[in-house]
Amino acid sequence: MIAGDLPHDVKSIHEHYGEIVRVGPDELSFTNPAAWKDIYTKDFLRPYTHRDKPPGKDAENLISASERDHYRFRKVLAPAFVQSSEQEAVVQSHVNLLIDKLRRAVENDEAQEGAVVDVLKWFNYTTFDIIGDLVWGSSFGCLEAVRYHPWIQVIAQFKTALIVGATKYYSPLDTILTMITPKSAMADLMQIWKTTEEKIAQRLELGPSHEDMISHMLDPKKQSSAADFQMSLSEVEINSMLIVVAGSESVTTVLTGIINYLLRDPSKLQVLVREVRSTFQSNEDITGLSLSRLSYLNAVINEGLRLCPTIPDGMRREVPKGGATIAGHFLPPGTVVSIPQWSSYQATSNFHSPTLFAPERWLEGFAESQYSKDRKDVFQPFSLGPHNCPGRSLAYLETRLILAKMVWNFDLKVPEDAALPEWETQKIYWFWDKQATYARISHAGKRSVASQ
Ligand code: HEM
Repeated sequence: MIAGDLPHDVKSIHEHYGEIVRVGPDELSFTNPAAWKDIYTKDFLRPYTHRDKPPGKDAENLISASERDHYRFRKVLAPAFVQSSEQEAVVQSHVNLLIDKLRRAVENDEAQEGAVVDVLKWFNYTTFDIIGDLVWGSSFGCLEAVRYHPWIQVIAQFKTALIVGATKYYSPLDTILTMITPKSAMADLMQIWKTTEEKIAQRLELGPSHEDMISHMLDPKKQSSAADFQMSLSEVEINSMLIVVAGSESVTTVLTGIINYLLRDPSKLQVLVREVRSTFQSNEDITGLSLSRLSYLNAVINEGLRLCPTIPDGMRREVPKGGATIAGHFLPPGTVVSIPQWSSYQATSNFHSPTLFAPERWLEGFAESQYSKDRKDVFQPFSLGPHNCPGRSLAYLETRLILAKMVWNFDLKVPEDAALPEWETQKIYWFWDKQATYARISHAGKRSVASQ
């Protein structure tokens, strides 16, 4: 994991040895679709070594919590993740700001050939601003300032530890890493906690009536059931931060990956452009509901989630007392099991031409095509069961709006003097180590022709 190769190595092992492989003394990895229900919808817990708390914070978070606390947190948070028109309005405002800023970049280009932009950076600005606004009621202001907020720069260094503590996989290494972490980095992190506490204190002054995710965590009346489902202030702090990190990185990953694949295959980009531009007369017509009906757009997003899974490695769980049967095999208690999404979605046993970017495989009309034997039940990008992703609807809303508005407003192509990163060979340190992804964007041309 430290070299960024572990999920790639596990993929190679699966390619050689099949759907069930041993990846550690007591650890098995599965790419068989049946394993999803057997592992993730049952009472399997995260192994103790994968329940992490970031340095300097003792309150439990969604990842570190016992099942009891986890259940309480999810109960409190559930209403915060219900889609609403207010939530869409917040998302729309930031996506429109992204489009405005990019339009200005195009207009400022003296050569009139369009602007060359790093989409990774712009998507990061947008997703952080959106999630900051939705969780804490105030955006990070990255789009406005056209630069990262210092909070995000420091968090980027610690995001891995925050989400899952992957280095715990090798316990001695974890200790060494803590020892060699520069003092300045720890000081930066402590500063981040301080800024977070201040942000929350400012937010508290607004009171629970201000509609954001924190309002649901603070005000029992907003919670889905009994008032005894509550969170302490320190739990609110750490969990809101975890949601900010989980909800930004993931959406940026899938969007950057999709643009990469579309730029590599302009014929697919053209199909998407035609669908979006022929459906909408203006940027303002583009809404979450209308986009949920666009078949090619949604096929592109599914294919992006398949080829660029935001958690490519296995989400490890432990077989409970008494043992359990997984994909038809009985395993003793204590065995660590997982489905690595990167290996599963690249397996020829699951998908026809798995490395190919083929949105068509998700279209209904293609049921009789070469993709008809794809085992689509292995595709669970948001996981299943009690620890599944609570941000799924929001993730689809953001991804659809950003992608659709990008292709409605701009023509995109690979700049003459820049090469696209090869998505599939990028390092994976729990998350993809995404490289800058440059696109030349210019004002959308020939909307009427595109819509014919
Ligand atoms: C394309 C976007 C996204 C994908 C593919 C994705 C995927 C996932 C997956 C697979 C998990 C399960 C992790 C595990 O079991 O270890 C997860 C958990 C989680 N996700 Fe997402 N996610 C996305 C977007 C979001 C967004 C937008 C938010 C918040 C607004 C979010 C918040 C969370 C949280 C808080 C958890 C931890 C849940 C728990 O442990 O109970 N995610 N996500």
